[in-house]
Amino acid sequence: MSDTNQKKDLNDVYTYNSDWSELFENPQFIKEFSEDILEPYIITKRWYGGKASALKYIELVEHFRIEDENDLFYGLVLEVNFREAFVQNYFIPLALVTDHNYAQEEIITKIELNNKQGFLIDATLLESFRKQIFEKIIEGAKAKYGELEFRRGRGCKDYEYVSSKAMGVEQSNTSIIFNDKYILKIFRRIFVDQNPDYEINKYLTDKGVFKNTPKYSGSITLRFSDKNVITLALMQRLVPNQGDAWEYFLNQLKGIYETLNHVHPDVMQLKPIDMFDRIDIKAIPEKIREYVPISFFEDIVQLGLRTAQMHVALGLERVNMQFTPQTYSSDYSVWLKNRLIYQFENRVNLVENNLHKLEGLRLELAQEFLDNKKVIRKKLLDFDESKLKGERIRIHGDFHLGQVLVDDGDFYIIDFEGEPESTIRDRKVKQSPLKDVAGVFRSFNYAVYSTIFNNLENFNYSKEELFHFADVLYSYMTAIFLKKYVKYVQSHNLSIGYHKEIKFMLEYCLLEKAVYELGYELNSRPRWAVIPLKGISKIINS
Ligand SMILES: Nc1ncnc2c1ncn2[C@@H]1O[C@H](COP(=O)(O)OP(=O)(O)O)[C@@H](O)[C@H]1O
Ligand SMILES: O=P(O)(O)O[C@H]1O[C@H](CO)[C@@H](O[C@H]2O[C@H](CO)[C@@H](O)[C@H](O)[C@H]2O)[C@H](O)[C@H]1O
Repeated sequence: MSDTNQKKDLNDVYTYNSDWSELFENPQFIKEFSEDILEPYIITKRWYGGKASALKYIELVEHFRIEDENDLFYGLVLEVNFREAFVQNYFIPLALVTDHNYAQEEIITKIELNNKQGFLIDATLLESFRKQIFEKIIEGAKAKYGELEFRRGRGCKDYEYVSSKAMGVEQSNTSIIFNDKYILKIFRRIFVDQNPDYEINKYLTDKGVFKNTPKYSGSITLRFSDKNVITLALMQRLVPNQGDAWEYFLNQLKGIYETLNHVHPDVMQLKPIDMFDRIDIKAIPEKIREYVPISFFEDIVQLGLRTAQMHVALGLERVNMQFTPQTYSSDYSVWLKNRLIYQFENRVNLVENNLHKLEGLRLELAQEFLDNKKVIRKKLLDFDESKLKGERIRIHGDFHLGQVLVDDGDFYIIDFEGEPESTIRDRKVKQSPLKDVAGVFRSFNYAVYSTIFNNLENFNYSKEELFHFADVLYSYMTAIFLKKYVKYVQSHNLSIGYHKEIKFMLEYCLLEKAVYELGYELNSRPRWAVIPLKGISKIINS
């Protein structure tokens, strides 16, 4: 090969004596692509999850052709190696275009192949790519193209490509809408295994008992061998929606705080109810109903019902071992404690490293967190499986209000990928369904507190008064949710234990979740770290 490229910047052209069809046979290209071209490109991408770590090098571990009679694209599996001695895998579908209009800001690099100039871009930007993959998905129950498998799912009712467009929302992956009816999520961070989002979406569709989740409509899988697969994409029905439950509840909460501001009662007179008590909507005291519309609580009851129905469906299986419920065991306890202690030490380290950047309430709470290291560690280690009678099942795993779509006053649950920080194996371990309940409770807590932090200067109350009101409201939200949730699961044969066990589990999972969130926030939006810090403080002082 006579290619002699020096290291270039983004405006330069990489030249090769190869055609597009044999470009990946060219060692010079592979070397420059991995060493020089990919890094500046991927680190700017929203889906790149390694921003908080130091990238060492990128290796192109797999490339495969995605082609039909008209077009050839490549699928690339990258391995990103970090200085901290871990790796992450990413998927990029790659296209070559000659027309500059296709490239615009999304260009990976300029390239010259056998004297013809062009641009390498992400193939999802091209309609020809989107059409090709959709047509392969809808082709039949299972269509094989080399190591690629395209599957048509039960929710797919179409036999023809009509249209496609980018989803165009902030997300960790890349989603495409087809025929205004289906949404195909192309996974960016990939794992050598089936993606839990695919497994759970397909399971729930096959069972057919939980209707408030989109129907599985297809998938794309890369097969290395009989045992090794990577889920590259998941297609499901598009749920008509007016946005997610996070925005929905924030809007309502803003209204509630504004009413409070207007009427100006003495909020310190309002009393929270005991954490994990359950109350019926009819039992909400008049004093609370003066500021909080009943419809707000009705929405929470409905969310409690949908969450319970999701768990009952996930716990129904008696044959497929991926889903059959399990009891608690000493192996599970060892796994849980190891994972949580490791995560906790990581948070301690993160807080210590960031202490000098904090001030005011943030610093106070961070200091309190460090001072209470021993207490928190003890609480995390205080997990005794022999006292637990409930079942462990496959759960959502990263359940928060942003994972719930709102349509016409009802809720639809999406995105079963699990916690982004966990390994793929950990995400598939069966856990207490109450971990999801704790996830949504933490989200309620985020919502009541972020409404205060986002509007502090507009409220005629002191911070202490607002925090007190937030705690009161939060206690009612959780109690109303819990009443519906527990009643439903218990009457549908999902065992979550009795009162003492439920209380222990919720408290344990709330602590676990808040510790997880502390790391998420310090890594991605440090200003928000105050919310999980406050949550942890409440739990250890309760
Ligand atoms: N089935 C669906 N129907 C309608 N909108 C959806 C559906 N799935 C995802 N979305 C939209 O796409 C956004 C991102 O989806 P999500 O599965 O959370 O992706 P990611 O894992 O990449 O963050 C959601 O917040 C929602 O707005
Ligand atoms: O992007 P994902 O949906 O996989 O989840 C991650 O990001 C979430 C934030 O977008 C984060 O959620 C945290 O913030 C929410 C408010 O923005 C709040 O409702 C959640 O309770 C809180 O955990 C989530 O933890 C993280 O995994």
